[in-house]
Amino acid sequence: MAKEPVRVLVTGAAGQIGYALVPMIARGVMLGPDQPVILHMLDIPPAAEALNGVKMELIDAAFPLLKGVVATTDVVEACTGVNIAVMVGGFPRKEGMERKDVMTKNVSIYKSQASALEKHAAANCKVLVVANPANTNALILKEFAPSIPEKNITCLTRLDHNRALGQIAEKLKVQVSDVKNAIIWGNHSSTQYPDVNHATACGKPVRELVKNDAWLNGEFITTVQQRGAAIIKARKLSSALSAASGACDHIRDWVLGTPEGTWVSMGVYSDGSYNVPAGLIYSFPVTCRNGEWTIVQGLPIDEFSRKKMDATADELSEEKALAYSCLS
Ligand SMILES: NC(=O)C1=CN([C@@H]2O[C@H](COP(=O)(O)OP(=O)(O)OC[C@H]3O[C@@H](n4cnc5c(N)ncnc54)[C@H](O)[C@@H]3O)[C@@H](O)[C@H]2O)C=CC1
Ligand SMILES: O=C([O-])CC(=O)C(=O)O
Repeated sequence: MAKEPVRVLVTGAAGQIGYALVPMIARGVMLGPDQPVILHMLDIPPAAEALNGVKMELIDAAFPLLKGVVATTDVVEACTGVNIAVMVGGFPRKEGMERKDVMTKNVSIYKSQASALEKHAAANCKVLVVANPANTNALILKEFAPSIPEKNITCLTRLDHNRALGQIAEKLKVQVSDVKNAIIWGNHSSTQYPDVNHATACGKPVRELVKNDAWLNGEFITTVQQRGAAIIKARKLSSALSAASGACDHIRDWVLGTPEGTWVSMGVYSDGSYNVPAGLIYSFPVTCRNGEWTIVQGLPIDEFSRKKMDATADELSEEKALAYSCLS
């Protein structure tokens, strides 16, 4: 028997990432090839015409799984009944800007959209925040949607995770699908800590295969940390294709589960695991089963990692304080 359609909200749907993401969702990349979807697309009034153009293209693409499209500039209409919300809308970082520069603009957007989701989304709606500053936007959304369980509010660090896998695959000249269990700790920013101490390639420890700790502790980390800025420099636009793909990976694994023996990185509400301050949205290694994520516990953390995990936590605490100051 055919499944009931799942309603998926994409905010900022007329933007770069939105344009790459909505066809992936309509093709089943996010929720599977047998899961019908109804797309809810939100953007702001100046983008209404472009948003309608995206709707026209979705109709023209004749996706068999796409059972309906709501394209609107009304946040209540956009949020009503949605089971999954991918929050891409916001003010993007431009070349030369730090994420903090875009904080003030985004805090007020996430506060108001939190209220709309809380009142109008389906019970148990899962939320993924993509727009930067992603961790702190997710935290604001959590604060202003207190009836949405905190486990349901996450942010995207899967793109960074995939970037780390990609760099290791390139270095070792292996297939990216043979590289597993990298970790992105912390903020989706240049302080994030891409950690391969527990990662494997073709079943063997990455550190043993790479045999170059200087590269792994230096250039590898900075390349992953700076990849978003490098793409913006090259394209003059953000990494829409890979961000859309990462967003699909994030939701797919959350809903359908992570493969046995594999973990992924997700920005989730910290419970104090690994001595990360509780009350931040921080990227951890997680496994997913039955639509729930669980932080992987008990990984040994060396001194080098500890310092980097603390530095990115400190930045998130500062962002949290800055976000709250923008609210008052
Ligand atoms: N977490 C991650 O891995 C990544 C995050 N990003 C972030 O994703 C966001 C989107 O990036 P792009 O698509 O390249 O930007 P974009 O500027 O092309 O699209 C953003 C869209 O959001 C819309 N928008 C603005 N305010 C809105 C509101 N209040 N409600 C609904 N829509 C609104 C804009 O009209 C625009 O269509 C940016 O914040 C960017 O920094 C980008 C790449 C990776
Ligand atoms: O740096 C940016 O603003 C875009 C981004 O988040 C990324 O590509 O990781």
